[in-house]
Amino acid sequence: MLEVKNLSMRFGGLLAVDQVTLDVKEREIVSIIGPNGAGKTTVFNCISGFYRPTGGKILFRGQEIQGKPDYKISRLGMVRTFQHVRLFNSMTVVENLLVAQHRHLNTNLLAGLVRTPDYRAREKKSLERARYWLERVGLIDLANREAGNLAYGQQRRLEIARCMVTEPTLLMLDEPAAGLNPAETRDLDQLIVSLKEDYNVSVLLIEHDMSLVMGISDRINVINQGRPLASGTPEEIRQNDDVIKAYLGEA
Ligand SMILES: Nc1ncnc2c1ncn2[C@@H]1O[C@H](COP(=O)(O)OP(=O)(O)OP(=O)(O)O)[C@@H](O)[C@H]1O
Repeated sequence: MLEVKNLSMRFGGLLAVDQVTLDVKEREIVSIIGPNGAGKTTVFNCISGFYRPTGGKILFRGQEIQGKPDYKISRLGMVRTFQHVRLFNSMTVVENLLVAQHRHLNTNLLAGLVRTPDYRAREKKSLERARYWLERVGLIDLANREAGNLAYGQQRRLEIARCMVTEPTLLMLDEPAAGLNPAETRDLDQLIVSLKEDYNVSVLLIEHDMSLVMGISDRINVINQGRPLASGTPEEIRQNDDVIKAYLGEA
């Protein structure tokens, strides 16, 4: 579904990503791990269209997408969250989910003003999807609260719901467990697995919480100083000498 080949990203004199290759297949959870500053978020930014990579190819469902803008990529069915929560804080929880769908569908302003039957039918569907995902992530009772007033763990779940209402085939999560307590991390773990098992979504994940990564990943890619260091199943990665050295070196 996603193939990244020899991806490179240079910022002036700094080669932040150097020949990274990875892939995500249908219904797979794939993680990217590596020490701080390894280039993980830069890889995400290139894949999701926030940066134009300086080298390499990115194919999503067979189509080359490197250099395409983020909104075009998300319409192809690849959506992401950010390391720091990015919600519309002064909007309600449900409004955040409605706006996400508007932006995704590029709703025609005129149709909205005239409220054509087609427009109204789509509005109804959007609301149904929002309600469904709020139930699913346990936020339905908070639907009319301002998003900025939610607890941090709830904001994280809302971000995932906001991605899911656009019905993606690939969901990219950048450090979703950052700042969560152990109980919230376990809930998140179950939620991510259910996205794959119940909704056939593939997940590409950046995460520092090793128990989460080892517990749910089908495959893991390790990068260090911008370069690929190892890839394999959680078991293979756990036993890889280079990986052990890179992590011990960081400690
Ligand atoms: N827009 C940018 N301009 C210049 N340098 C950048 C830019 N974005 C990232 N970098 C640099 O690229 C390198 C990789 O950063 P990146 O954020 O991708 O690492 P990371 O693995 O995600 O780190 P962390 O785990 O701490 O989030 C760092 O040296 C960073 O300073």
